[in-house]
Amino acid sequence: MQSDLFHTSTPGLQALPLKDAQVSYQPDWLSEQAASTLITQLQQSLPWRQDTIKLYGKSVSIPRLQSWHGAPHCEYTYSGLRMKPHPMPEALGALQQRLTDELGAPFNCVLANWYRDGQDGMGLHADDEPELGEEPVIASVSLGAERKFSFKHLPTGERTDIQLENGSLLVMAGQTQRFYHHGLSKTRKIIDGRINLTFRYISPDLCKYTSLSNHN
Ligand SMILES: O=C(O)CCC(=O)C(=O)O
Ligand SMILES: [Fe+2]
Repeated sequence: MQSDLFHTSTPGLQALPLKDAQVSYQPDWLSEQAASTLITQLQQSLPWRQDTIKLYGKSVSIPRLQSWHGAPHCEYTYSGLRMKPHPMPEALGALQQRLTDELGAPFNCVLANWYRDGQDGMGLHADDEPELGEEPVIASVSLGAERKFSFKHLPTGERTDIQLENGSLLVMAGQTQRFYHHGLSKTRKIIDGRINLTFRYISPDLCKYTSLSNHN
C-alpha cells in the first residue's frame, strides 16, 4: 500500500535517519497523563493471553502477554490455532481513528503486547506477512516503561537503537520491513510494565491466503 505518511500534516512526527527505510517518531503523541490512564485501563480490561510457540519441538511461553483486536476478517494463526480477533475496544478504536486521520493511511487491527517487566521482550523480526501488503504502514504506540527498540539493517547488519518513551508514536512505512528487522531488547534492570499497541491494516482481499507469523 502506498503511504501518504510524509504528505500529511503531522508536525510532531520526525523522520529518523535510517537508510532504506521510512521511520518516524513522536515522543509525546499522548500526554503522560493520558498514557498512564490508558495503560491501567488496558491492563485491567483486555483479554490478555499467554501464548506459546514451538521451538525445536518444545512448547515455550513467549515472553509477554498479547491481545489481538480488529475487524472480523483480521484472523490470524498462532501455534496452529486460527484465532478470531476480539472486537476493537472503544479506547483503541479512538486511537485507530486518530492515526488514520493524522497519517492518511488506513488501520483496521491492533496487536497489544504487555511486557510485564524487563525480562519480557520481543526478538528481532519483520512485520512482513503477505496480508499486510507490499509496503505496510505500522503505527506503534508505547505506554508505560521506556524500553530500547532496535533496528537491524539486513544488508549490512548495522544496528540502530532508539528509546521508546511513554506516550510515544513510532511509524514504520515504505521499505522498512524489507530492509530491517526490529525487536525489543530485554533488560536486567527492575522496571515497570509497558504496553505496546501496533496498529496495522489487513486487506480483506489478502487475509485469506496466509497468517501473521509468530515472533519469539
Ligand atoms: O513492543 C514493541 O515496541 C514492538 C512490537 C512489535 O514489533 C510487534 O508487535 O510486531
Ligand atoms: Fe514488529
